[in-house]
Amino acid sequence: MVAIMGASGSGKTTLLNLLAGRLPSAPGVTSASGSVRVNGSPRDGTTFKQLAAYVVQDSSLFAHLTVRETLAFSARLRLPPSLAAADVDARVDAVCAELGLSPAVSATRIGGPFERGISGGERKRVTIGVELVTDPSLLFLDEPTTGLDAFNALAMMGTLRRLASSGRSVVATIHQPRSAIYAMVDTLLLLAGGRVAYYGPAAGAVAHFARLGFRCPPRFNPADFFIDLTAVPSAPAAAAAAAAARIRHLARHAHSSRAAGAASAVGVAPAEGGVAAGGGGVVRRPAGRRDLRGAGAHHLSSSSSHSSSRGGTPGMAGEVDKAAPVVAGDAPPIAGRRRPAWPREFRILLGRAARLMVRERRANAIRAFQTIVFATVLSLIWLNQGRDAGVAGVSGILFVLLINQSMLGTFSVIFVFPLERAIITRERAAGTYRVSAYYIAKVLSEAPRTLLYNTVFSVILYWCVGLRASAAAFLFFILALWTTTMTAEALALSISIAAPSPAAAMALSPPAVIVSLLFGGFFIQGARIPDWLGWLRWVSFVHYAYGAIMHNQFVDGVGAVNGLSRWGNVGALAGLMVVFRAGGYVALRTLRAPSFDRSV
Ligand SMILES: Nc1ncnc2c1ncn2[C@@H]1O[C@H](COP(=O)(O)OP(=O)(O)OP(=O)(O)O)[C@@H](O)[C@H]1O
Repeated sequence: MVAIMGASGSGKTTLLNLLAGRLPSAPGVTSASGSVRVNGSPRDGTTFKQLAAYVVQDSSLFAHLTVRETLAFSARLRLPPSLAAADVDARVDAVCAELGLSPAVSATRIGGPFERGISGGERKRVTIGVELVTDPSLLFLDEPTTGLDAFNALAMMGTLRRLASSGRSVVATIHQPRSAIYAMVDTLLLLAGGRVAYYGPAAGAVAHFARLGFRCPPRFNPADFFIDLTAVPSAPAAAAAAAAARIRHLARHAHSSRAAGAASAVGVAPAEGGVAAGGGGVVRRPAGRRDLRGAGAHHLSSSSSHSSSRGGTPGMAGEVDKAAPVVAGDAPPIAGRRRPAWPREFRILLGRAARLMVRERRANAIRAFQTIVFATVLSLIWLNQGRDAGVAGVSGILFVLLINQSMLGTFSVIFVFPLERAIITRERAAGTYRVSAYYIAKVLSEAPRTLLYNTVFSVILYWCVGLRASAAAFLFFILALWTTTMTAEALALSISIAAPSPAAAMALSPPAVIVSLLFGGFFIQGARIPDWLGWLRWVSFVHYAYGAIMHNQFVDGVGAVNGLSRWGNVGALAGLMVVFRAGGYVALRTLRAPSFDRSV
């Protein structure tokens, strides 16, 4: 168990990301150089992905799935498809047991800001569990204890300690560990201003710094002492300069502990002061450990540097380490771990999306309420007007219906998708599935629900208002409203994906819909639109929707919106929906693709 510690801004997360292959690429802003070796060989992306897991700090999970379901979906998506369902279940049970998630907790929904669920500590465990289902032998964690109270932080570290003792290598950045936590750590990697200030057995660090002239006061938490030692105050200037000089001094003498780092990694009892001889860096897993993949060995070593032109902390030299093994563990490249085929991935994701949709009781109830109340109120306002109001009156009614459906479709996406976006970002970074399988599953799973709402809406409204009395016209009306709502959803989803933030998506979506409404054919008649804006009519989905339901109502072509038939209009509307969907997919593939610095 390796703890990466250091004051805020010392480069802990950067080093962890670099080792894990998850350093966000920012060309021109940051650059990394050097090499990361696994078992002495250059890191191979594919093998490394199967070997190592990365647990992100923020635990975004689906609120409506239970703990067990969350782990099971992750397992089914990531484990070889050849594995029997019972084995997948066994794997999930094993992960729950390893993480101390009791059966009662496993059966509880995760919960979120609006639903009660599991505790913060349990959430963190589930986030680890999601990665642990593949049985990685190398686990990277970014601040696993942050946000937990002292008791839960200790319990979390106890869990990580157990994972390490069972033969996994655990590398975690840790903020402010209490002394009981510090005592659990095997190897300390202390960073100061982007440099290594100490790398060796945690137990030898106090003696090492004492030899350099920095004594940890008796009965003082060594972890606190190290942070104080390596922190650079921003003011006053004299203190900052003194700290920078101290860090240079520590970094110059840090190498003496490196051999000991290797020694601790191979399980040699660390020598006092961290000057033990050692090299190599291979730890055998204790015999008998359940392993899906058989036997083998690896270790990871790093020699890399990272520099930042964003300023960073004073004194950062970019020198991190030279060829000292950082972690050791026993993990074979996973023989035969193939990802599920596309159809299987799609089925699993469709199942997940459908389950989530049914579980969103509150959102479903609100939408059902909205649908029924709107349909009833509008029916009362326009009772029988379909028969009496004439073309002008009825066209107004039809257009208001389209405004209603477009707005509902838009808002049902822009308030909900941001929560999901964080989850899929995490899942994609871990290579959990193909984006196309996710996207198509999501889109298809939503269609029946939208159809249901539109049917209920139409059943109430169509006959009360007295629109054209024909079963075929009624069914076409439902089809047109359904396609309209789905197209609005498609537009809003593409915007939500392409927008840099949820706030931006919320700002951009209503104008996009309003422009579609303005050019929908009711407010501005075709002839009055200036030529240079005329094309907007053809990308306005409302234009086709309006054309479709007007044609459906007035068979004789009265009030025709464009030259297309009702089926032509619905077809064009569906075409536009496909274009919006494709746009969302492309944005997801390009703008939202996780991109990591692969230069080391
Ligand atoms: N070796 C390095 N050389 C130059 N710049 C670095 C180096 N390591 C990190 N940095 C830069 O220093 C800044 C802080 O790094 P990072 O976020 O990794 O620190 P941290 O210790 O994780 O901080 P915190 O504890 O506050 O999360 C970043 O801008 C990063 O790009």
